Amino acid sequence: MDNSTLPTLQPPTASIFTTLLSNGPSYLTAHPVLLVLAVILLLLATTRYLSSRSTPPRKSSNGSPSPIPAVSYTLPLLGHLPAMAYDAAAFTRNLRDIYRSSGAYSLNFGGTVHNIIFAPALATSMLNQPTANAEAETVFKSLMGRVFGWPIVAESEGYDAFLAPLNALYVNFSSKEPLDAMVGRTAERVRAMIGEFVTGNESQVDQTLWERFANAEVKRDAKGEEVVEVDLLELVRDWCARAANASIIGSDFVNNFPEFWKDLYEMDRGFLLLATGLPRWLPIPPLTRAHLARKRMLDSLELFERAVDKHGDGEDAGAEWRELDDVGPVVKGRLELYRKYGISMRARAATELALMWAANANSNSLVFWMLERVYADKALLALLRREIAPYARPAQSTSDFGMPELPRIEVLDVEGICSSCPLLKSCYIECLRVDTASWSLKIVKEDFVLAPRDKEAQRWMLRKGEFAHVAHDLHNTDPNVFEHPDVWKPDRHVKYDEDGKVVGADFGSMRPYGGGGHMCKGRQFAYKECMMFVAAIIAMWDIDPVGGGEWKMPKHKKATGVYNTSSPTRVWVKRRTLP
Ligand code: HEM
Repeated sequence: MDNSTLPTLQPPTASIFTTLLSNGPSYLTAHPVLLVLAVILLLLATTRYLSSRSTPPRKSSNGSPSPIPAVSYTLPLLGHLPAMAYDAAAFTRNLRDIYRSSGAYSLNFGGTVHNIIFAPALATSMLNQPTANAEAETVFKSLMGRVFGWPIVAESEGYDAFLAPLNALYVNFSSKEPLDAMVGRTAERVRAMIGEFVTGNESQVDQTLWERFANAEVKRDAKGEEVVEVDLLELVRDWCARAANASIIGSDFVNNFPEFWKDLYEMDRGFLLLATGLPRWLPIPPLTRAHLARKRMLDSLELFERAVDKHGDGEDAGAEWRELDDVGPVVKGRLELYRKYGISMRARAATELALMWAANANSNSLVFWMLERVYADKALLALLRREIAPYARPAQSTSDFGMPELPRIEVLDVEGICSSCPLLKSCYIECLRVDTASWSLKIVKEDFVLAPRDKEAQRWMLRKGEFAHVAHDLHNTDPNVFEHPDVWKPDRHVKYDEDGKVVGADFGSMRPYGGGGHMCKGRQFAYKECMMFVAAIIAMWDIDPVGGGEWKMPKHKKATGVYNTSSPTRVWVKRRTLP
């Protein structure tokens, strides 16, 4: 090779680093900006070095417990908070793939250690820890005060004392008789309300409340047929709330406070801000709105509590409280406890608010996602309509004397829908897998060893003062467990016997309702209401994108459990033409 073609090597020119090295402190003091930069870089590098030094080996060789592997971070004080704030889902899922063999990893939020657990065996062990090792009560108590407005300081002891008997009342959400009664009453309301899912009334005065909240407008489609354009999320959430909540808090409350659920969703949007305990006067609009919404709801609930109290004494609670006997057994049973433990009216109202939030925040949004997924796929819609036909049957319309008849549902058999519609059940489970991101949180009270049942498996040491999160969504979106986890697959959870016959649909290893002592108390009711609501709506109504064309799936927005969305959700609804 001709050496003349090779580039000649030049001695390096003096760079900023060589200058820094040779002149060090005097150069930096003469350039304060560079000094600040150098200090910041040094701080970041030190933080990174120290936090990665605390990362133990992935698995100890002798199987003895070691701390859950810590993820290194660069920003002192903040730790992983910026990464979580930027895109928690992508950040935590990426780490799941890196730490898969450990089944857990630990993050640093503002100096506190948060263990994120996703392997099912570890999750089960964590959720079933005795409260002496790890508990959620402290977190729940703080949420009761900060989010739901319980007067924690003034009534701390009352709260602690009545918690156990209060929780015991939840048996009424799962025992057969009271659960059947709740489901039966809800089904009755669905029958009464499904014909007015949309009315087609142009004037707001004649529209239903859920239509008004959903900004219903009458339009014409390409064929010139009348359709009702609505915001589907608002319509569905409000309709579901009114159908289901009377069986929990009674029909008087539902009728007397029509704006309550609008406020509930306003508070839900500010839930995480309220949970931080930030004061009301801070100029953060979602926080201010959440505070105001909560105040209105607590005021309404306090009126309800006073009426129930009077009614409990056999007194007349007023003309608007004539149906208090139909309040559900959980709320009804609380009166005796409130009196026994001297709980104030404000605290009673906060307790009811927490229940109303739990009963609405997740299930109504889940119905919305189920409808979005089902109406997006017309072939699936047809299959589901065939599956539910014996159990959710619209009445054939007869137009006597040329008068248009209100749409009616002739058969609504909730037991049939829940036990004989595996494809619909699989859609429900698939939405809980894809459209839900709940975490169960506990605080570690004593050092303990987190050990899965398998004696050979690695055991982990958790230390007093650390936090433990069972991140159900990390398991639900794990490509090693669910093929193409980002794809919503309607029949994914349908189960077959050896002859290929469908035998049902089940959760498998998913735990969307949490587990252990704090597992969702309303899960049986949630399942039945979601199944009946979706069956009734698809049996009776057609839903299409505004202007026809492609269905656009709304984007997920982080909430506490089932995802919310900020995407537009306007659609055209019209009465289904029966075959
Ligand atoms: C799709 C609907 C629902 C989902 C996904 C859901 C999910 C959950 C989750 C993840 C928890 C926390 C579990 C834990 O910390 O491990 C929870 C707690 C709870 N849920 Fe639900 N839930 C739903 C519907 C309902 C309904 C309809 C009710 C009431 C009728 C309800 C009442 C409760 C209550 C009272 C708790 C607190 C349990 C406790 O701390 O002991 N939930 N729910």
